[in-house]
Amino acid sequence: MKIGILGGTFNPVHNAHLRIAEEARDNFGLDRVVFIPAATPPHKPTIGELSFADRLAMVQLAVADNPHFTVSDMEGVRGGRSYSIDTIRELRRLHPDDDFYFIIGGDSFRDISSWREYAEIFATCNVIAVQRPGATFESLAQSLPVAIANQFCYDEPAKMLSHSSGCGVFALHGVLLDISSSEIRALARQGRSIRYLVPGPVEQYIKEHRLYIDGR
Ligand SMILES: Nc1ncnc2c1ncn2[C@@H]1O[C@H](COP(=O)(O)OP(=O)(O)OP(=O)(O)O)[C@@H](O)[C@H]1O
Ligand SMILES: O=C(O)c1ccc[n+]([C@@H]2O[C@H](COP(=O)([O-])O)[C@@H](O)[C@H]2O)c1
Repeated sequence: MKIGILGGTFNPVHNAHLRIAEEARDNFGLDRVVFIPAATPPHKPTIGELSFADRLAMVQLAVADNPHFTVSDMEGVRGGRSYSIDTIRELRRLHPDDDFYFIIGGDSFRDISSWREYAEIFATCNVIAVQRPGATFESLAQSLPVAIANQFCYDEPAKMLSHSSGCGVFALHGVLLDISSSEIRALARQGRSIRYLVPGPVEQYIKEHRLYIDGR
């Protein structure tokens, strides 16, 4: 099976998250995409007051109507900082026969050299880098961390970078959606509409639990 992994803080999950997961599934023939909320995102250790349980619940609501999407609470169960390499290793150990595709937005892809054991991520997992407004990239090769660029060669027909381990790095040029969780939090805090930026059940959850407006 080909499994996509979409990690995120998901504070809250929004329609661009769902769309990039769907485009990755469609373009790369993935059997399913697993959304993995970070318990403690390494670069956002103080994400505020919103609990892992609330973020997880919203992701569960967001994917409920899509049989190709699932949610894992493994980073909450593991505890501590949510390093992606630990998650990838755990998934590979649990499902040794599956092929994993780590889906990552352009902003995170640009910063990946600051991630824990980032070189190991490219050596153990396929990576799908997704264009994002404000963080688009022209060339996949030039966006790679310089320190590991020599471990790849460009496969022109397949339009991908191939790692010496056999894993690949792919670019996904989908529809650019300028949606972010921070903008949604800002709107919700001001009592403004977030309709159509998040799925209906997520909008409902945010309203019912008074998320973001009561300092939560
Ligand atoms: N609009 C978007 N287009 C493409 N990728 C996105 C988009 N929004 C988020 N992503 C990607 O989804 C993953 C999880 O994102 P995250 O949960 O941090 O949401 P965010 O909108 O970036 O949050 P915040 O605004 O709080 O920083 C990251 O890899 C991020 O790059
Ligand atoms: O492993 C790391 O060092 C690392 C550093 C920053 C972010 N990540 C992961 O990248 C995903 C998106 O993170 P963020 O902070 O943009 O929401 C989420 O799954 C994080 O756990 C991972």
